[in-house]
Order: sequence, then structure tokens, then C-alpha cells
Amino acid sequence: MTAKLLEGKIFAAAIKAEAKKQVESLQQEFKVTPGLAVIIVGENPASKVYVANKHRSCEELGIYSEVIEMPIDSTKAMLLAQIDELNHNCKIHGILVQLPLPPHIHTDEAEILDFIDPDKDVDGFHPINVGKLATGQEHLVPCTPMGCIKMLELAGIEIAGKNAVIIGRSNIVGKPMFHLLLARDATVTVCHSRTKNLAAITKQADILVAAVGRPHFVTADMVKPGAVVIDVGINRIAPKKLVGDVDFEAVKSVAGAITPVPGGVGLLTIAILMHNTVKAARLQLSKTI
Ligand SMILES: Nc1nc(=O)c2c([nH]1)NC[C@@H]1CN(c3ccc(C(=O)N[C@@H](CCC(=O)O)C(=O)O)cc3)C=[N+]21
Ligand SMILES: [Mg+2]
Repeated sequence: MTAKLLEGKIFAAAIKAEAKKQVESLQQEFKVTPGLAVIIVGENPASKVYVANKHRSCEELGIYSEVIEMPIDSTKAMLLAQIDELNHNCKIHGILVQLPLPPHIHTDEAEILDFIDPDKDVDGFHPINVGKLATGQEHLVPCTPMGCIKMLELAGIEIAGKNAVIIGRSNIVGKPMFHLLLARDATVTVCHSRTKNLAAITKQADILVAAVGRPHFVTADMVKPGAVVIDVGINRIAPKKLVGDVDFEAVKSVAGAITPVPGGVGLLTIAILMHNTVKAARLQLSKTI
């Protein structure tokens, strides 16, 4: 058996086309152009690639985009001042602080992210938005897990009643993914580095989400035949070689459907960021009218 390939570009195109329509209707109805600001601190090469991809997507869709490059030695106070300006800048509807932050301000990450106006929090990382997601009031939702959900929906893959297993419990992927799947009536298990008998649990999964950050972590013997395997990993094993968390070549002959890396959910992450930016703009308009 060979798994159906879930190609990110097809789903991303559908999500972006819908966002583009909404950009046009906001311009026609309200003369407002949605705006996204991305703050990048320092020179992390991977971050630069992602930020450039985000900027290009904004241009494609007619979203106003600002990339704010701050020096590697920026202080917490400098970041908070920049966020404060963007919180009050009416051209900007979405604010994203590219992670990871440099080591000297790493411990300030939560304080920095929590300073973003929750209505402009297109990453969905603010505790208000996390709380809303956890209580069934989905508002601005983290882009990568939301991309996975949208992909399942667009591919016509049923979630309700399915056994979903997530490997990884990060605030960015694992935990929000848990809430999104639970809200759609899956039976959800979250596994992590201290989980015992991992393969026995993952083998129960109808939907398996890998978000561990370790190349080839999910092997064929961990996958139930016919399962949907979503690979959220982005591991750069050489300057130009990107691999996921799943041993793709082996798992594709067991799974029913699988996402590739690159070309999988990474593309959806950006598409949802565009969707969230438009949603944030709409939200802010509805509060001012
Ligand atoms: N505040 C914040 N929000 C984020 O959403 C965020 C972040 N920080 N830090 C880094 C991660 C990573 N991330 C990706 C975005 C696009 C691709 C993407 O476009 N991937 C393509 C191309 C990748 C390539 O070739 O390098 C693909 O998978 O095919 C991947 C990963 C967003 N992140
Ligand atoms: Mg995780």
C-alpha cells in the first residue's frame, strides 16, 4: 500500500484564495487593508527564510506587510517598546514576534509575547487566546495546528470519533492541537519524552501528529496501517536538506495518507497566518464601528 500524499501547496492555495477574497471585500466595504508586522531579532538563517516567505505571501494577497529587523543584542525593553508602537499602529492588525528569540532574552519570551494586544495576536500565543481555545471559544488560533485541522477538513478526512495521537506537548503545536482535535470530537492522547510504550500508543492512532523535532523519529512499526500521518517536524539536517519527524519513505507504505516535509504543513502555517491577519483586521473593525 502507498499512502495518499497530502500536499501542502494545494490546501495552502485554497486557504490563501479565500483570504485574498476577504482582503478585497475589506477594501471595498471599509477601505481598510489588513496589515501584518513581523519582528525578527538577530540573524537566524532559518527565521530569515520563514519571514521572507511570510512577506511574499502578504504581497500575493494584497496584505500590507512590515518586517521589523532588530539587532541581535536588542533588550527586552526595546522589544516591548516596539510591540507597544505596533499595538497602537492602526495600519497593523497582526503582530508576530519570530521565535526563537536570542538566548539573552529567551527567559523573557512569555512576557514579550503577552505584551501583544490579544486582538492582534495572529500567532494565537497570548494566554487570553490560549484560554479561549481551551474553553471552546476559538478565536485567533496557532497557525501550525490550525493548518493541520484545515488540511484534514479540506481533504475530507473525518475527525469525530477518531483516535488521535499527538507526539509532542509544546505550547506552539502539541497543546493547541490537543484542544482543536478534542473540540472536533476526536479521542485525543498527547505523548511526550516521558511516555512509556510509545509505539503501543501511536499504533492506536487513526490520526497521528508528529511534533517532536527529531528527524525520522516516527518509524513504520509505530504506525497503524491506513492511519493519517501529519508531520509537523522541520529538522534541517544540512544547509539545504529539510526533513520532518517521520521516516517518510518507510511510513508511506503503511499509512493511508501522509504529509511530506518540505511541502506539507509548513505551507499551511503561512496560509493560516494570512487567514488570521484578515480575521484580526475584521475583528478590530467590528470593535471600532
Ligand atoms: N512566532 C512564530 N510563529 C511561527 O509561526 C513560527 C515561528 N515563530 N518560528 C519558526 C516557526 C516555523 N515556521 C514555519 C513557517 C513556514 C514554513 C514553510 O514555509 N515551510 C516550507 C518551506 C521550508 C523551507 O524550505 O525552508 C515547507 O515546509 O515546504 C516552515 C515553518 C513558523 N514558525
Ligand atoms: Mg509539540
